[in-house]
Amino acid sequence: MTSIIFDLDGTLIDSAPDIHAGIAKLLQEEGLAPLDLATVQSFIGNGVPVLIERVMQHCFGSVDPARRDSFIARFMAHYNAAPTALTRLYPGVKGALVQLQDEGHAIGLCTNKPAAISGAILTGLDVAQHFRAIIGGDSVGAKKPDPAPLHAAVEALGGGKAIYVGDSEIDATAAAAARLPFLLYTEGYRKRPVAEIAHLDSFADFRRLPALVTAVAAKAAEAAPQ
Ligand SMILES: O=C(O)COP(=O)(O)O
Ligand SMILES: [Mg+2]
Repeated sequence: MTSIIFDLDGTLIDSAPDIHAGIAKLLQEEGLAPLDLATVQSFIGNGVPVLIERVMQHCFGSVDPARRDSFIARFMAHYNAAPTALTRLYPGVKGALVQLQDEGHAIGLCTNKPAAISGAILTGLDVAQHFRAIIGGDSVGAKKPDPAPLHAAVEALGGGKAIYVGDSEIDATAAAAARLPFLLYTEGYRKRPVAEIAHLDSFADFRRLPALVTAVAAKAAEAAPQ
């Protein structure tokens, strides 16, 4: 048994369209035109406060600390009202989760998104039943690339061997800091070429993931026989 810990945005789900829509509603309240989807997608990955700071920097050329918290709260209200209106699981995710669970692996989530809305999204997309632990950006007082959220996820899943699966530079850095093998999903929101992101292996199709997990687990068992 290995614990398989997943990132959320850009890994299990393509959430950028709903995040884009929430930002558009916020900007509309400010009398501003929406940003394009690619711009908003490039702002995702470090959690909601950083997302909003990037939007403010982009739109106003600076981050006004007096308005930041209100922007965060208003965006979250818009986003939380319809977090799965446009959001979809990437192809093959559901099948991979079912297979990994059937093979006896414990499955967890480690995202920089707030934990409560992350759980609601997993429920809305009918995959929450596969997850034994959810660690969000507000769960442990630190966000990825700090390794603390990954340590918390490993612990919540029983503290044994674990693998992290994510889509971004932030995930790769967090996994390295937590000393976890990292599998990179290449079709998410990474900013750099795959070759420039540290990873043990990569995949573009979730149907390949269970076999990759088996290979990584076998190698780990060889390296450290028990
Ligand atoms: O930036 C966010 O809020 C979440 O992003 P993540 O699920 O990729 O960690
Ligand atoms: Mg991600």
